[in-house]
Amino acid sequence: MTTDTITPSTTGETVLDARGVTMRFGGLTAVRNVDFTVNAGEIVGLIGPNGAGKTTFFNCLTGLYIPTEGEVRYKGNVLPPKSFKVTAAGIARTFQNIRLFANMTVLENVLVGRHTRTKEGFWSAVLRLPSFHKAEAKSRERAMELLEFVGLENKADHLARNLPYGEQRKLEIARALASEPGLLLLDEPTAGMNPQETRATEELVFAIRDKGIAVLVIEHDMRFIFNLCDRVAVLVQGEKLVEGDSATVQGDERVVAAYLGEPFEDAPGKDEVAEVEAAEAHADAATDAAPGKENDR
Ligand SMILES: Nc1ncnc2c1ncn2[C@@H]1O[C@H](COP(=O)(O)OP(=O)(O)OP(=O)(O)O)[C@@H](O)[C@H]1O
Repeated sequence: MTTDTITPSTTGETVLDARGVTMRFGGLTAVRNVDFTVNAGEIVGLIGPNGAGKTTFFNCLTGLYIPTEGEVRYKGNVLPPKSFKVTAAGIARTFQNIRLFANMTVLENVLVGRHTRTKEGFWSAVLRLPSFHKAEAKSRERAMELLEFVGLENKADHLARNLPYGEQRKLEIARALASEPGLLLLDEPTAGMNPQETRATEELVFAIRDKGIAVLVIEHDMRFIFNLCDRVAVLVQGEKLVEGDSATVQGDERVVAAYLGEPFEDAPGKDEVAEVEAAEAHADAATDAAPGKENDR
């Protein structure tokens, strides 16, 4: 991983401040009166059952939707109602359904993500002025740094569509980082990943936070969320039900009830624990009985 130009924000400063956000689609209220903050240096999780309103809330934070009621501020300023302006202001995001330019290379995808940070004008590009070449070289250098940061530097020339799924998700993150955000929103970043890829994504998110970028993440993988997040908020039927650290949220019976009383995904229940212990005891007995084992003692 390389050093880069992102300047860490002061820890504790409120980066995102959403107040009373409500989003209605006709008669359906998908998000209802949600207050939500993310502070500098934080990784915050947003969880909730399917259809709880998580993605709708993300869309309200990124200018894709204009909330029916409420206000969203980024570093004190009310967000403009256009997604490219929100990105320029400092909020970047990835999508639940990967949205890459499939027929462009990995490097080109990251370069596209830099457009809000490139000041060179139309004529400069058309006339290929020296200032354009200089800006282009700088953008490439930064894009390569970001590819190295996410571990894709050796795939810069590959077409995005040829990357395995887990790497496409990493590329989406690199592209989002290319806009030099102060806040990164990740919508189900580990969907479809195997446990190793999920673990690597966890490390990547920590590394992003360590660069001074606050992170807000939606995930269904509870182990990922509770390992990663300083704070977790639970949305149920569009309303914020509970917010707190991982232990508080995991122990809250309203949260368990909202997930239909099921133990959290990946949290082993009593039966599972007993099954694993029995299997281990069986394996130990088999090892002890193995020929030559007595000579090992
Ligand atoms: N553009 C839209 N028009 C109408 N209804 C919508 C729209 N977008 C979302 N909804 C509805 O709003 C509710 C919340 O959906 P949303 O996708 O935000 O939930 P979610 O928590 O992200 O779910 P999941 O975990 O399954 O992705 C759902 O009932 C959904 O059908």
